[in-house]
Amino acid sequence: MSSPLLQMDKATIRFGGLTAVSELSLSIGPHELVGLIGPNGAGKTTAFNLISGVYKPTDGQIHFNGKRVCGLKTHQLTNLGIARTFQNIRLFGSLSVFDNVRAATQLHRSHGIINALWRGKGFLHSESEVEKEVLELLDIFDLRRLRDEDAKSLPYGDQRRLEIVRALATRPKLLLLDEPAAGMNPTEKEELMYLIQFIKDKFQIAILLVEHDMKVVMGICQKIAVLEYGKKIAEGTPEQIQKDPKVIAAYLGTEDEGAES
Ligand SMILES: Nc1ncnc2c1ncn2[C@@H]1O[C@H](COP(=O)(O)OP(=O)(O)OP(=O)(O)O)[C@@H](O)[C@H]1O
Repeated sequence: MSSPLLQMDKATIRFGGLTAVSELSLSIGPHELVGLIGPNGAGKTTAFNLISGVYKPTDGQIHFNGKRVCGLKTHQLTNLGIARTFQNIRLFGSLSVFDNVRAATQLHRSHGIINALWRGKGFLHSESEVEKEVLELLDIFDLRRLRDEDAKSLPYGDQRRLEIVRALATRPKLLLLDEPAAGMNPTEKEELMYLIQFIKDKFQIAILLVEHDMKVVMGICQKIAVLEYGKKIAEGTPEQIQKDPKVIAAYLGTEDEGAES
């Protein structure tokens, strides 16, 4: 079995008296699609914030690709290969679709400031490579036709897809998707399920998915971890999770939209 890409060992974070994530251990393989679920306030987004460097764990360890990454800044983690989308879409609304993706593509390229100022051969070559790369990505996600539109003018589903494309443009090894199905209609959700699996296979990456929609999570994840009050209460295949009494109790005990399908 290959070694994990992401390894969280008893990662914990406290905010004052509140332990938002408590001793969370989770491993994700290089091409695994893992779901992270739990009722509202269970600590899912906080776990994402730990993995993506927004917060540093109070206790515990996080390793990525064999390297200890606790305390690294978000941009350092992006360079190492961790990319994410947000629960509330965070595109550059006034920039075009093309420029949103281009900005992210630049993160994994560096042509040097002197070369850029002089617009030297290497820079121009690199610029045309960037354009090619951006257009290829837009093509894959059927967004090229919208390349000059402002991101904020796009229909909601396209904005969500653009956010995923922008994250992919940083060439991640691990993609964190925070509630990508939120606000989508059933047809868009079906398309999203296909898209997430397609991305995993096409780009050969690992994906960690936080999602309230059980049909989406159960339909595509290979493994699911369940949080309640910051603690992992279960981990297993979708079949195991659906039958787990602790998970059933966690969801029945709330009025969470976990019952949504
Ligand atoms: N920066 C912070 N300061 C204080 N408390 C925080 C902070 N971030 C998160 N929390 C608290 O940590 C707990 C977990 O929040 P989190 O947003 O991670 O839950 P969640 O599972 O993502 O919820 P939801 O499904 O509603 O998005 C909540 O009680 C929240 O209020």
